Amino acid sequence: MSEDEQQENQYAWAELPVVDARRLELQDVDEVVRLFQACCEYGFFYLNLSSLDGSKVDESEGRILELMEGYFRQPLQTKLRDAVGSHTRGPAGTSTGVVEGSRDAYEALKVARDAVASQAHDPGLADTAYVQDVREFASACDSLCYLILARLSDALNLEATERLESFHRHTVESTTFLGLLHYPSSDTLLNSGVGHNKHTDIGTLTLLLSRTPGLQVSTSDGWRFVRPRQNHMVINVGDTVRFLSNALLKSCVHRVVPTKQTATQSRYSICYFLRPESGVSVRTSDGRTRTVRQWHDEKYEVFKLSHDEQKAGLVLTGGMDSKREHL
Ligand SMILES: O=C(O)CCC(=O)C(=O)O
Ligand SMILES: [Fe+2]
Repeated sequence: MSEDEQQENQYAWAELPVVDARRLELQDVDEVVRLFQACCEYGFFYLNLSSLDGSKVDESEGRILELMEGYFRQPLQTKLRDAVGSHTRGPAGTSTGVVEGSRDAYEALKVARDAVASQAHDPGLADTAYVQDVREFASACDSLCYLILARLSDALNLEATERLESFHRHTVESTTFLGLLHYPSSDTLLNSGVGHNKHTDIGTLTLLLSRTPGLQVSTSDGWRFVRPRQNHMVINVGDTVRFLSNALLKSCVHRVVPTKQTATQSRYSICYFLRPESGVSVRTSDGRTRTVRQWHDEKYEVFKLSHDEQKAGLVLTGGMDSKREHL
């Protein structure tokens, strides 16, 4: 067996639906149904970008990866200067890892959409030649999110102020951000951090690009790896849009695990997290009314707790118990 085949055999891949971005733009009815079903049944799908005219996402991916390699290579002390609170950016080990008792093993550089819009000083990016690439990339991801929101609103027959877009106005404060994540190779780890513990995402939609396997989704057959595909982003539905849709849309439990490949190589993932306006009220799965910001803050606190403390509640998995947390 060749080395490539051996690599390939270590992964049990998830079968996820594929939705075509260009057809969504064209309001193709079958594609809208495919999107809606993907969000109701899986909460996880591929978005095929290959027929999209002038998508900046693929073009900029290489530049963003270059930026990440350079940024994360810096000494920890330098990166910590940019760590202005765990909600904004930070070092590895702030949340739980995938192995019981472990902390996570990834560090993050986060670029808030609101900061980009107000041209705010951004410590992590100020000195780099990549500011424009990051802005263009984030803006392309943002447009894709609004395309998906619009088609989901169509599928849900939502009108005017009920439409999902109207909970996501650009002029109103939100915690939407571009997250640049680095999982250092296990052989370089100085602490005992392991991957990224299981969770559902806090917000509306997460768009993800990574060339390296490691992300897994929870399925009825157990954990399955999400296969990186060229010209495709991986999209998942977050908690607050599930709450806004009365649980019609599904947020799916996922995690990141170390692999043979990441034993010796860093893993980079580029994630765009679309969140609703912070002041929007949602009814959580356990019947409480919370603003989007309160749910966000509560969940970030839970990410930091120990595994035992996390198990005492259902916030980590968006209110879903272990029977309902898989595809
Ligand atoms: O790094 C990844 O592939 C996934 C990251 C993730 O799930 C998250 O940050 O919410
Ligand atoms: Fe996630």
